[in-house]
Amino acid sequence: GACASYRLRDGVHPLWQSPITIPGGSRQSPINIQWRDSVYDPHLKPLEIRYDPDTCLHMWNNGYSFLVEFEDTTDKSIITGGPLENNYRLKQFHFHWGAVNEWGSEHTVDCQVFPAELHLVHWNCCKFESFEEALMDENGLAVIGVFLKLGANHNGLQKLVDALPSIKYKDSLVELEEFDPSCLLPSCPDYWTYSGSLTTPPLSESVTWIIKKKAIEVDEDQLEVFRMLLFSQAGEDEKRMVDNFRPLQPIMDRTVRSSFP
Ligand SMILES: Cc1ccnc(S(N)(=O)=O)n1
Ligand SMILES: [Zn+2]
Repeated sequence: GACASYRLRDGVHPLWQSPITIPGGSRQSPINIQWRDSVYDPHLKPLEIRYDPDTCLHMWNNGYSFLVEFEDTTDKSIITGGPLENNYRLKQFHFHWGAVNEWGSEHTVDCQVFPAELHLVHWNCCKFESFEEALMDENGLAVIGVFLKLGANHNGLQKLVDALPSIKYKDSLVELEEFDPSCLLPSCPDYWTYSGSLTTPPLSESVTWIIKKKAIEVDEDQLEVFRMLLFSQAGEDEKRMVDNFRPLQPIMDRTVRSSFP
Protein backbone atom coordinates (compact mmCIF):
# COMPACT_ATOMS: atom_id res chain seq x y z
CA GLY A 1 0.00 0.00 0.00
CA ALA A 2 0.91 3.70 -0.10
CA CYS A 3 1.98 3.86 3.53
CA ALA A 4 5.05 2.07 4.82
CA SER A 5 3.06 -0.57 6.65
CA TYR A 6 4.71 -3.57 8.25
CA ARG A 7 3.61 -6.78 6.59
CA LEU A 8 1.90 -9.00 9.13
CA ARG A 9 2.83 -12.63 9.05
CA ASP A 10 0.47 -14.80 6.88
CA GLY A 11 -2.34 -12.22 6.98
CA VAL A 12 -3.50 -13.06 10.50
CA HIS A 13 -3.67 -10.13 12.88
CA PRO A 14 -2.01 -11.08 16.20
CA LEU A 15 -4.79 -9.42 18.17
CA TRP A 16 -7.80 -11.31 16.88
CA GLN A 17 -6.34 -14.44 15.27
CA SER A 18 -8.78 -13.65 12.45
CA PRO A 19 -7.99 -12.66 8.86
CA ILE A 20 -7.02 -9.03 8.59
CA THR A 21 -8.71 -8.90 5.19
CA ILE A 22 -11.98 -10.75 4.64
CA PRO A 23 -12.37 -12.64 1.34
CA GLY A 24 -14.48 -10.65 -1.13
CA GLY A 25 -14.34 -7.52 1.06
CA SER A 26 -14.58 -4.45 -1.21
CA ARG A 27 -15.17 -1.76 1.45
CA GLN A 28 -13.02 -2.61 4.45
CA SER A 29 -11.79 -0.20 7.13
CA PRO A 30 -9.56 1.44 8.25
CA ILE A 31 -7.94 3.22 5.28
CA ASN A 32 -5.33 5.87 4.69
CA ILE A 33 -7.07 9.16 3.78
CA GLN A 34 -4.94 10.82 1.05
CA TRP A 35 -5.98 14.44 1.56
CA ARG A 36 -5.29 15.48 -2.05
CA ASP A 37 -7.36 12.54 -3.42
CA SER A 38 -10.42 13.43 -1.33
CA VAL A 39 -13.19 15.21 -3.23
CA TYR A 40 -14.95 18.27 -1.74
CA ASP A 41 -18.72 17.69 -1.89
CA PRO A 42 -20.58 21.03 -1.48
CA HIS A 43 -23.86 19.10 -1.07
CA LEU A 44 -22.67 17.52 2.19
CA LYS A 45 -24.67 19.01 5.05
CA PRO A 46 -23.26 19.93 8.45
CA LEU A 47 -23.36 17.00 10.83
CA GLU A 48 -25.95 17.51 13.60
CA ILE A 49 -25.04 15.94 16.92
CA ARG A 50 -27.55 15.80 19.77
CA TYR A 51 -26.38 13.70 22.73
CA ASP A 52 -28.26 13.48 26.04
CA PRO A 53 -25.78 12.82 28.90
CA ASP A 54 -28.54 11.00 30.82
CA THR A 55 -28.48 8.17 28.23
CA CYS A 56 -25.02 7.14 29.45
CA LEU A 57 -25.17 3.69 31.09
CA HIS A 58 -21.77 2.26 32.02
CA MET A 59 -18.20 1.67 30.91
CA TRP A 60 -16.69 -1.80 30.50
CA ASN A 61 -13.68 -3.73 29.22
CA ASN A 62 -14.80 -6.11 26.45
CA GLY A 63 -11.38 -7.62 25.86
CA TYR A 64 -10.78 -5.54 22.69
CA SER A 65 -11.09 -1.99 24.05
CA PHE A 66 -12.98 -0.11 26.75
CA LEU A 67 -16.37 1.17 25.76
CA VAL A 68 -19.02 3.51 27.14
CA GLU A 69 -22.52 2.28 26.31
CA PHE A 70 -25.69 4.31 25.95
CA GLU A 71 -29.36 3.57 26.32
CA ASP A 72 -30.48 3.36 22.69
CA THR A 73 -34.19 2.55 23.05
CA THR A 74 -35.18 6.19 22.36
CA ASP A 75 -34.02 8.99 20.05
CA LYS A 76 -32.45 10.95 22.90
CA SER A 77 -28.87 10.69 21.60
CA ILE A 78 -28.73 10.88 17.82
CA ILE A 79 -26.78 12.23 14.89
CA THR A 80 -28.26 13.33 11.56
CA GLY A 81 -27.33 15.42 8.53
CA GLY A 82 -23.80 15.24 7.14
CA PRO A 83 -23.69 12.34 4.64
CA LEU A 84 -26.57 10.62 6.42
CA GLU A 85 -30.08 10.15 4.98
CA ASN A 86 -31.63 9.18 8.33
CA ASN A 87 -31.22 9.61 12.10
CA TYR A 88 -28.68 7.36 13.75
CA ARG A 89 -28.76 6.48 17.45
CA LEU A 90 -25.62 6.46 19.62
CA LYS A 91 -24.96 2.94 20.93
CA GLN A 92 -21.42 3.18 22.31
CA PHE A 93 -18.03 4.79 21.96
CA HIS A 94 -14.59 3.22 22.38
CA PHE A 95 -10.94 3.84 21.54
CA HIS A 96 -7.96 2.26 19.73
CA TRP A 97 -4.40 3.02 20.83
CA GLY A 98 -0.74 1.92 20.65
CA ALA A 99 1.83 0.61 23.09
CA VAL A 100 3.76 3.85 22.41
CA ASN A 101 2.81 7.33 21.23
CA GLU A 102 4.27 6.71 17.75
CA TRP A 103 1.25 4.69 16.61
CA GLY A 104 -2.23 3.62 17.72
CA SER A 105 -4.87 5.09 15.39
CA GLU A 106 -6.73 2.97 12.82
CA HIS A 107 -7.21 5.54 10.07
CA THR A 108 -4.28 7.64 8.87
CA VAL A 109 -4.16 10.98 7.02
CA ASP A 110 -1.48 11.20 4.34
CA CYS A 111 0.05 8.19 6.13
CA GLN A 112 0.27 10.12 9.39
CA VAL A 113 -0.53 7.86 12.33
CA PHE A 114 -1.96 9.26 15.59
CA PRO A 115 -1.41 7.83 19.09
CA ALA A 116 -5.11 6.93 19.43
CA GLU A 117 -8.53 7.13 17.76
CA LEU A 118 -12.04 7.49 19.20
CA HIS A 119 -15.02 5.77 17.54
CA LEU A 120 -18.63 6.80 18.28
CA VAL A 121 -20.87 4.04 16.95
CA HIS A 122 -24.44 4.80 15.81
CA TRP A 123 -27.17 2.76 14.06
CA ASN A 124 -29.93 3.77 11.65
CA CYS A 125 -33.02 3.94 13.86
CA CYS A 126 -35.30 5.06 11.01
CA LYS A 127 -34.87 1.83 9.07
CA PHE A 128 -34.08 -0.75 11.77
CA GLU A 129 -35.24 -1.83 15.22
CA SER A 130 -31.83 -2.60 16.69
CA PHE A 131 -28.08 -2.31 16.21
CA GLU A 132 -27.87 -6.04 15.47
CA GLU A 133 -30.35 -5.67 12.63
CA ALA A 134 -28.71 -2.49 11.27
CA LEU A 135 -25.34 -4.29 11.28
CA MET A 136 -26.45 -6.32 8.24
CA ASP A 137 -27.33 -3.36 6.02
CA GLU A 138 -24.95 -1.29 3.89
CA ASN A 139 -26.40 1.90 5.39
CA GLY A 140 -27.04 0.48 8.82
CA LEU A 141 -24.24 2.10 10.83
CA ALA A 142 -22.47 5.45 11.12
CA VAL A 143 -19.21 5.77 13.06
CA ILE A 144 -17.61 9.13 13.89
CA GLY A 145 -13.82 8.84 14.10
CA VAL A 146 -11.81 11.39 16.08
CA PHE A 147 -7.99 11.37 16.18
CA LEU A 148 -6.25 11.88 19.53
CA LYS A 149 -2.91 13.70 19.51
CA LEU A 150 -0.46 14.51 22.30
CA GLY A 151 -0.94 17.89 23.95
CA ALA A 152 -2.81 19.33 26.88
CA ASN A 153 -4.70 17.22 29.38
CA HIS A 154 -8.26 16.60 28.15
CA ASN A 155 -10.58 17.55 30.98
CA GLY A 156 -13.66 15.72 29.70
CA LEU A 157 -11.70 12.51 29.04
CA GLN A 158 -10.20 12.61 32.54
CA LYS A 159 -13.56 11.54 34.03
CA LEU A 160 -13.29 8.27 32.06
CA VAL A 161 -9.55 7.90 32.72
CA ASP A 162 -10.17 8.09 36.48
CA ALA A 163 -12.56 5.13 36.21
CA LEU A 164 -10.30 2.92 34.03
CA PRO A 165 -8.44 1.23 36.93
CA SER A 166 -11.80 -0.21 38.04
CA ILE A 167 -12.21 -2.02 34.69
CA LYS A 168 -8.63 -3.26 34.33
CA TYR A 169 -9.71 -6.82 33.56
CA LYS A 170 -11.73 -8.17 30.62
CA ASP A 171 -15.51 -8.25 31.36
CA SER A 172 -15.28 -5.78 34.28
CA LEU A 173 -17.82 -2.93 34.32
CA VAL A 174 -18.34 0.34 36.13
CA GLU A 175 -21.50 2.44 36.30
CA LEU A 176 -21.18 5.99 34.97
CA GLU A 177 -23.50 8.75 35.92
CA GLU A 178 -24.08 11.20 33.10
CA PHE A 179 -21.37 11.74 30.52
CA ASP A 180 -21.73 13.94 27.43
CA PRO A 181 -19.61 12.52 24.58
CA SER A 182 -19.84 15.87 22.75
CA CYS A 183 -16.96 17.00 24.98
CA LEU A 184 -14.75 14.54 23.06
CA LEU A 185 -15.46 16.15 19.67
CA PRO A 186 -13.32 18.89 18.16
CA SER A 187 -15.14 22.21 17.66
CA CYS A 188 -14.20 22.32 13.94
CA PRO A 189 -17.10 20.91 11.87
CA ASP A 190 -14.87 19.63 9.02
CA TYR A 191 -14.87 15.90 8.22
CA TRP A 192 -14.09 13.29 5.58
CA THR A 193 -16.64 10.58 4.80
CA TYR A 194 -16.45 7.23 2.99
CA SER A 195 -18.19 3.84 2.88
CA GLY A 196 -16.43 1.20 4.97
CA SER A 197 -16.71 -1.50 7.57
CA LEU A 198 -16.37 -2.31 11.23
CA THR A 199 -12.67 -2.66 12.07
CA THR A 200 -13.16 -5.49 14.56
CA PRO A 201 -15.15 -8.71 14.03
CA PRO A 202 -17.69 -9.12 12.46
CA LEU A 203 -16.03 -6.57 10.08
CA SER A 204 -19.47 -5.88 8.56
CA GLU A 205 -19.48 -3.63 5.48
CA SER A 206 -22.27 -1.46 6.84
CA VAL A 207 -20.52 1.68 8.07
CA THR A 208 -20.71 5.25 6.82
CA TRP A 209 -17.46 6.61 8.27
CA ILE A 210 -17.31 10.26 9.32
CA ILE A 211 -13.68 11.11 10.18
CA LYS A 212 -13.15 14.51 11.83
CA LYS A 213 -10.41 16.57 10.24
CA LYS A 214 -9.19 18.07 13.55
CA ALA A 215 -7.73 15.94 16.33
CA ILE A 216 -8.45 16.43 20.03
CA GLU A 217 -5.54 16.82 22.47
CA VAL A 218 -4.86 14.44 25.34
CA ASP A 219 -1.74 14.22 27.51
CA GLU A 220 0.74 11.36 27.91
CA ASP A 221 -0.49 10.45 31.39
CA GLN A 222 -3.99 9.90 30.04
CA LEU A 223 -2.73 7.57 27.29
CA GLU A 224 -0.58 5.72 29.85
CA VAL A 225 -3.74 4.90 31.80
CA PHE A 226 -5.30 3.41 28.62
CA ARG A 227 -2.21 1.17 28.44
CA MET A 228 -2.67 -0.23 31.95
CA LEU A 229 -5.88 -1.96 30.87
CA LEU A 230 -5.65 -5.69 30.16
CA PHE A 231 -6.96 -7.93 27.38
CA SER A 232 -6.92 -10.72 29.95
CA GLN A 233 -9.39 -11.69 32.63
CA ALA A 234 -8.61 -11.59 36.35
CA GLY A 235 -6.57 -14.67 37.25
CA GLU A 236 -5.14 -15.15 33.74
CA ASP A 237 -1.55 -14.13 32.94
CA GLU A 238 -1.65 -10.42 32.28
CA LYS A 239 -1.70 -9.17 28.67
CA ARG A 240 -1.61 -5.37 28.42
CA MET A 241 -4.37 -3.89 26.24
CA VAL A 242 -2.28 -2.04 23.63
CA ASP A 243 -2.04 -1.99 19.81
CA ASN A 244 -5.75 -2.81 19.50
CA PHE A 245 -5.96 -1.34 15.98
CA ARG A 246 -6.53 -3.08 12.66
CA PRO A 247 -3.97 -2.66 9.85
CA LEU A 248 -4.81 -0.39 6.91
CA GLN A 249 -7.09 -1.93 4.27
CA PRO A 250 -7.04 -1.31 0.49
CA ILE A 251 -9.21 1.60 -0.63
CA MET A 252 -10.32 -0.41 -3.72
CA ASP A 253 -12.87 1.47 -5.82
CA ARG A 254 -13.78 4.12 -3.23
CA THR A 255 -13.64 7.91 -3.07
CA VAL A 256 -13.28 9.83 0.16
CA ARG A 257 -15.40 12.99 0.20
CA SER A 258 -14.62 16.08 2.28
CA SER A 259 -17.13 18.48 3.81
CA PHE A 260 -14.62 21.31 3.33
CA PRO A 261 -12.97 22.77 0.19
C1 LIG B 1 -19.55 -1.75 17.61
C2 LIG B 1 -18.34 -2.10 16.84
C3 LIG B 1 -18.00 -3.41 16.63
C4 LIG B 1 -16.88 -3.69 15.91
N1 LIG B 1 -16.08 -2.67 15.42
C5 LIG B 1 -16.46 -1.41 15.66
S1 LIG B 1 -15.48 -0.12 15.04
N2 LIG B 1 -13.99 -0.33 15.56
O1 LIG B 1 -15.47 -0.30 13.61
O2 LIG B 1 -16.02 1.11 15.50
N3 LIG B 1 -17.55 -1.09 16.36
ZN1 LIG C 1 -13.36 1.14 16.72
